[in-house]
Amino acid sequence: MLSARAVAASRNGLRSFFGSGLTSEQFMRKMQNEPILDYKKGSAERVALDAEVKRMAATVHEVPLCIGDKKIKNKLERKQVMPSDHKHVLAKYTHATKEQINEAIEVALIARQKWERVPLKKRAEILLHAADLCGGKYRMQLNASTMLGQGKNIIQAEIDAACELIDFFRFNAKFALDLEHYEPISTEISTNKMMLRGMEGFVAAIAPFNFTAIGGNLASAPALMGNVSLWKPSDTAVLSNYIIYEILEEAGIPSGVLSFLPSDGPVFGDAICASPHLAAVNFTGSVKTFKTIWRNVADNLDNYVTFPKLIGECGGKNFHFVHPSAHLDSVAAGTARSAWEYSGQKCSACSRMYVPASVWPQLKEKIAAIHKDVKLGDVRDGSIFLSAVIDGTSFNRCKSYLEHAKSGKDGAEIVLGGGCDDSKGYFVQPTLITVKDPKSKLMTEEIFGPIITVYVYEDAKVEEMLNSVKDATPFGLTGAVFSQDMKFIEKAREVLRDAVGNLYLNDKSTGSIVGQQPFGGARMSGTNDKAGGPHYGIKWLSCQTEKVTKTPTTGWRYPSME
Ligand SMILES: NC(=O)c1ccc[n+]([C@@H]2O[C@H](COP(=O)([O-])OP(=O)(O)OC[C@H]3O[C@@H](n4cnc5c(N)ncnc54)[C@H](O)[C@@H]3O)[C@@H](O)[C@H]2O)c1
Ligand SMILES: N[C@@H](CCC=O)C(=O)O
Repeated sequence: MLSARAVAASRNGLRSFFGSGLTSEQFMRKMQNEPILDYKKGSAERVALDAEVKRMAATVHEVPLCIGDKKIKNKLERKQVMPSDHKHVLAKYTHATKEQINEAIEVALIARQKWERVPLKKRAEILLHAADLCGGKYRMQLNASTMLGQGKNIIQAEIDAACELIDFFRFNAKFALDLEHYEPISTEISTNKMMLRGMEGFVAAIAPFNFTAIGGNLASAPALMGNVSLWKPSDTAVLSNYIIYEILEEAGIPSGVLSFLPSDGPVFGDAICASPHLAAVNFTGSVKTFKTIWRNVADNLDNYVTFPKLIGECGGKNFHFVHPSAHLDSVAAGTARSAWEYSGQKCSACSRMYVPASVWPQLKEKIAAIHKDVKLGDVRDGSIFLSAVIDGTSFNRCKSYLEHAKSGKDGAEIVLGGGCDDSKGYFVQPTLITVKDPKSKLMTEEIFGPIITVYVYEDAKVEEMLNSVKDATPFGLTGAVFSQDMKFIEKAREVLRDAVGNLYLNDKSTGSIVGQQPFGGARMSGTNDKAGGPHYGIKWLSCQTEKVTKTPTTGWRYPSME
């Protein structure tokens, strides 16, 4: 199954040195997630990561545009900075012009002719090889670039840039190969086949800043199924995404199958939507941007060769619902993690919480005790829990919500944190606010910062409260219910059936794992295609069914006519 090169790469990689993880061969036998390394002080992995962070921070990295065999580096006038030290330039890059995006489309369409005909097994081998490279010699580079560039602490970088990316590559390969097991029924008179054909045209893979692995998945999953992708990374994640692009190249993705195109969002969106060959958009980002893309496609609908598929995973206003019977220590720890880790910049981050009055004083104390110990700071400090938010726009957005809370509107009161400072990095304190109005914008709008708002309800109204949570926002991404009362859990399952794509029971609303909790939300949170699950690959196919008749059919009369 695995090429000799891939086996050699994993044997020579850091991973065997650390003694963690499986090779892809072992994975295909066992289907296990990539183990998360601990990075304890003094451990081999910590020493290696610290050295890589130092090395990466000492250079301004050059990120080119990649179109076919060309790596275009002529201007590089744009800068990716460190969120926790915004004067520190980490990488230089340029934006693709409309003409360059059109050139990438032409190159992709030529590459598609061969790539779509490469057997799935061979394409899967390339991803498995890439997984081994990510787990081995590139693990520290992926993590360091994600820490420095996107403001993740060590463990948040490891679970994203290393483990989730490796899992996406391996599980997607495995799930894709499983699809080949289906064979249509053949009979005495006909032999039937279904070919897992890629789509006619190209895929535009448009990535967010907050998960390195998502960028890699958006571009590579369609490619695995025989498609060609134009990969548009987020401006604030160009370096980590480019490292993945290079890994996929080294793993054997042929030239032209993937183009790497940092670009201005609307310029990229207009160029891909104007092409008659747009076969699909694989988007992850905000609702506003996805709606813009959808409208753009609709405006061009008469010009397409095929109906473009629109796959979008968007924002959320995720909740923790606390029942009076809840285990409060687990609510406190889960809420602090879900709301504040990675500065609340996971689409699944808990951003509103409903708590019964009887337990709020106790729960507040428990969360405050955690808050006291939580450290905010530069990503190069291994002891931090969270770092800066991604950029100035995000900082100002968080600041405006904090100001809203400080004004006391909606009965808002800041209970924990509430400060922010962008003099060195875009730092927003982990914050907890209470409101008297459950319809406050603090309870309904996605903030994407380390800010959680709590509404305290009367215990007697627990069911009424649960019913109101169901439709409290236009989103439908994640939500958690904490209750030791199993009858209430049963009720919550029923009430929240349409309200979330990922439901957590007695656990926090973040932390989905590929192959364990396939991820995605409906309503305004997206098209719910469940990345990390077995059905994701089907989205990228345009299957062809073939019927071969063994005996010539000459009759035309129905039996009923006799
Ligand atoms: N549901 C999920 O699985 C999931 C996962 C991660 C992030 N998200 C969501 O992503 C958002 C955060 O990411 P972000 O700030 O990078 O989102 P964003 O919408 O600002 O940007 C996403 C991407 O779209 C590009 N873009 C902007 N305008 C465009 C246009 N007109 N045409 C084409 N592309 C355009 C951006 O340059 C970027 O690459 C949050 O809302 C978060 O909830 C969702
Ligand atoms: N997989 C992630 C969500 C990705 C969105 O940002 C989680 O569940 O924490």
